[in-house]
Amino acid sequence: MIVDKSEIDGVLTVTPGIFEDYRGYYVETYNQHDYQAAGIAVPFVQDDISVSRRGVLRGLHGDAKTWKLISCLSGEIYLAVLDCRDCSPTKGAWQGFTISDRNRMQVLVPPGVANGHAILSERAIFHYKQSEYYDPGSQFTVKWNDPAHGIWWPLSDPILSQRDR
Ligand SMILES: Cc1cn([C@H]2C[C@H](O)[C@@H](COP(=O)(O)OP(=O)(O)O[C@H]3O[C@H](C)C(=O)[C@H](O)[C@H]3O)O2)c(=O)[nH]c1=O
Repeated sequence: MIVDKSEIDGVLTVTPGIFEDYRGYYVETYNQHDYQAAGIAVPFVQDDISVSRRGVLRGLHGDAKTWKLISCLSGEIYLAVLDCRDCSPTKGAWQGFTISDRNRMQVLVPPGVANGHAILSERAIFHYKQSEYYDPGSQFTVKWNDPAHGIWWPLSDPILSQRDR
């Protein structure tokens, strides 16, 4: 398991071990002991998936309390994170990651950092563990193409929910 810092304070990338053999491969996608030993001691309480087709963009969404450990179970996803924390040394900064069922990269997103993702494959399964139970009223939304943030996306005319539009 390889844990790296990113350009955004507190956002980490985690690459679990991939055990390949002639049948395919095996991955431990989460292990409380090992993740705590790597400094990720977040008490996750809920797992979610969303399944989307090519061209869909979900987000950017965030809240002040929830940690998320994001991964791509199937397909390929472009994930953008934006630091919305007033007291962060990287306030206003964003970073993009390509996560897929090949690189198995996971991204740990702290509270106050918004995340959004765009689907690069025909279909993709976005998965995340979260540290708080779902509370839609506590979420904030950032418009994906707000010029104030200048986030780069690999698409220009995404399929969006009413909320994200
Ligand atoms: C987040 C969530 C949603 N839902 C239900 C509520 C809605 O009827 C339906 C779709 O929810 P929403 O339109 O908010 O889903 P996304 O637009 O994909 O947003 C979610 O995925 C982005 C990328 C995020 O990271 C946010 O945490 C989350 O808001 O799922 C639940 O039942 N539980 C949940 O935890």
